[in-house]
Amino acid sequence: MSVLEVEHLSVSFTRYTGGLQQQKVEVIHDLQLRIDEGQIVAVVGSSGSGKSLLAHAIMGILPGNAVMTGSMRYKGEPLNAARQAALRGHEISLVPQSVNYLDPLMSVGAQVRASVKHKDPLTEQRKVFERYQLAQGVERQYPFQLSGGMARRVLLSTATISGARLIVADEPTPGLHHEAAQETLRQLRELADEGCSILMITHDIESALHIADKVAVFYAGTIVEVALTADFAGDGQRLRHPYSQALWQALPQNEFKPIPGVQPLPGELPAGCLFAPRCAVAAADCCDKRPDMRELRGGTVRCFHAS
Ligand SMILES: Nc1ncnc2c1ncn2[C@@H]1O[C@H](COP(=O)(O)OP(=O)(O)OP(=O)(O)O)[C@@H](O)[C@H]1O
Ligand code: NI
Repeated sequence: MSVLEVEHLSVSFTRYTGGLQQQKVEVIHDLQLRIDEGQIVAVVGSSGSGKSLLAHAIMGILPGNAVMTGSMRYKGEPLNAARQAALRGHEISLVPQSVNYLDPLMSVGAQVRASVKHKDPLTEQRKVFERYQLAQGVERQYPFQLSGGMARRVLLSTATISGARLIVADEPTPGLHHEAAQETLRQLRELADEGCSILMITHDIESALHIADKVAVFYAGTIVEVALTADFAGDGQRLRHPYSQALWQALPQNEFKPIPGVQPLPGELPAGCLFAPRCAVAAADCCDKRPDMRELRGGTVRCFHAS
């Protein structure tokens, strides 16, 4: 069953360019995504491509000056602002990218306990702190007293304890040492195996492949491919989009081959396919029109020539 469906999502900001001049800049374009029950979908892609904005759009916490179009459905029903507010922090939980999301004036134990709805808050908080190896005294501490890794485990505790059915984890592992990061990923997989759906944003493709069911590849504000985890293998021939293949080949453990050029900035996008200027196999039509998302070999791709 599909838990989250995102259809034709676009997000823009209004930029003031001196005086009364305004410019509308679109940062997410016509994005499609679907997550099924108990599935982990990893979202990978370069910095500034719009991954966190996607997370914030799903949670309903985009900044006030953002304009969103398109639609989202959660468990088959429209996910509008009112429903997002009702489900946020309980059924749908965010592990934010920045530890600055913690309230600096509240002990971390109290913050985590605030997410417990039906059970005993203190018992649940202590259980989850034990699970994430946070010593008992930590519950009385304030965010500024914690290391980055500890703060991150507090954020994870909040999402885990909330009983969420959908967790949006925005870079859950940076700042954790290798073992703690692996343990966190294992715990996310465990939650998914218990039926929770997880959207995991990450820079670490290699780790994501250990736990994800599908991988969504983000480029310049849209998802260009949704691949099966098994497609990331060998020289990447099973991947559908030239950018996914280039990203895979750029990894140190593969060919370590850099991708020429840079990702276009929002507001300066090419008219055709967003990847065309850097694509080794782009043809004339790629520069004129933007390809739609289409199904291919059990995944989806936004490329005219993928086969
Ligand atoms: N409040 C805002 N106003 C205007 N533009 C914004 C705003 N927030 C984000 N953007 C722009 O949206 C784009 C996407 O940002 P986002 O934070 O989603 O990227 P990201 O993929 O999460 O990057 P990273 O991997 O570094 O976390 C960036 O170009 C950024 O400049
Ligand atoms: Ni981000």
